[in-house]
Amino acid sequence: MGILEKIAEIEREVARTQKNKATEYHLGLLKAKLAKYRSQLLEPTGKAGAKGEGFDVMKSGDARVALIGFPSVGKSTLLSTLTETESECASYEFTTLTCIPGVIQHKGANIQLLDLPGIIEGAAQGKGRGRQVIAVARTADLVIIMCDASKSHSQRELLEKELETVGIRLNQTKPNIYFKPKKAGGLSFNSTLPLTKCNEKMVQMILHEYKIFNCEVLFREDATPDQFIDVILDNRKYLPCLYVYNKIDQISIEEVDKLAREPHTVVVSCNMKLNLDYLVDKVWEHLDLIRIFTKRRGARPDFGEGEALIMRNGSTVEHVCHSVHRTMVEKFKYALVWGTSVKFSPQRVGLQHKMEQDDVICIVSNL
Ligand SMILES: Nc1nc2c(ncn2[C@@H]2O[C@H](COP(=O)(O)OP(=O)(O)OP(=O)(O)O)[C@@H](O)[C@H]2O)c(=O)[nH]1
Ligand SMILES: [K+]
Ligand SMILES: [Mg+2]
Repeated sequence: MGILEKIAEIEREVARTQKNKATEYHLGLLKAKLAKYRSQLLEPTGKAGAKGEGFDVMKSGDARVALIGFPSVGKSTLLSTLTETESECASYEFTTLTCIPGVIQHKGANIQLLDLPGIIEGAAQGKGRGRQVIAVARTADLVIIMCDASKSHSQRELLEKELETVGIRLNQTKPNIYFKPKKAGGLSFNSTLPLTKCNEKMVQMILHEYKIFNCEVLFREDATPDQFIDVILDNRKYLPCLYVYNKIDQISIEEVDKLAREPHTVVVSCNMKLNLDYLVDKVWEHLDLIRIFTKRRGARPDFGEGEALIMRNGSTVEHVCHSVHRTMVEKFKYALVWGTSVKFSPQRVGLQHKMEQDDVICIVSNL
């Protein structure tokens, strides 16, 4: 039996198994098996094209955003509208057959936007160009799931499921579980809080399915068996995701309003250029980037386009030093910071100080 058939069989069994206390462990075991087969599906098979089968597009700029959606939802129209790149748009499905990169310029950052072929149900199993598209999605810093607002709401769930199947976790953080395989000693299981979704017996069963008999496990959050499996497999990709509903010119204002209230969601019309500025703001927000201005002592800060430093939120003065010059940290004396990250502007800070959006920094160094 092929892996796909095994997966289908287990999925059928999960579907017909009633969910209750008595079947809890059986379901947990089935899920562990499912995850095992699915991850085998992702491993390169050695056949031609299995390795690096994504589209070869160089990463460039400060961040990368991948456009995922069914055919003809308007992905190429969005790329052609937001960037200077033209990607062919047409009313027929599968107009786009490769990966087309464009650049969104925003707050001095260059954000690479990737237009991709439409994917269909079963993409994760290799239907259409699904695998290649998903391989690109894994390399992105943000996924945009684009839907046609005038079509069925199930698009969103279907796409989520495709990405979920290949180990991509959207808008989730890595489960806070410590897991360390050992040479001997059996299972040492602990938790820092009461667990309501998983317990030692379940953990042990899942581990046996992966032939792990000696290890240390510490739950630091009330995680589910699925989350524990994610930790064992250790090949999950946690990515932020924005849901973009296009073609709102085709639906009623009530429907637009309803969609717009969903979490992580933006409603737009590419053709009528509605709400696109808001979309770019949301992209920036979900990428969790910050812009920092530098200034020399006694000079005005440089607020010019392209003069800002683009960094990840949470970056410290030390990170700023590194991105200015590699020897900066060694010569660092202190920094003066203006902006929301400090109580007084300017304030003298050290290397560990965390920078915030639009702060200005002047680094004072030993000569
Ligand atoms: N009504 C309406 N139509 C739109 C809008 N945006 C795009 N379209 C139309 O939708 C069709 C498909 O657009 P594309 O940009 O080619 O869609 P795609 O998602 O790139 O399609 P594939 O590359 O085939 O997957 C075209 O006929 C567009 O003119 C919009 O905001 N409103
Ligand atoms: K199209
Ligand atoms: Mg297209």
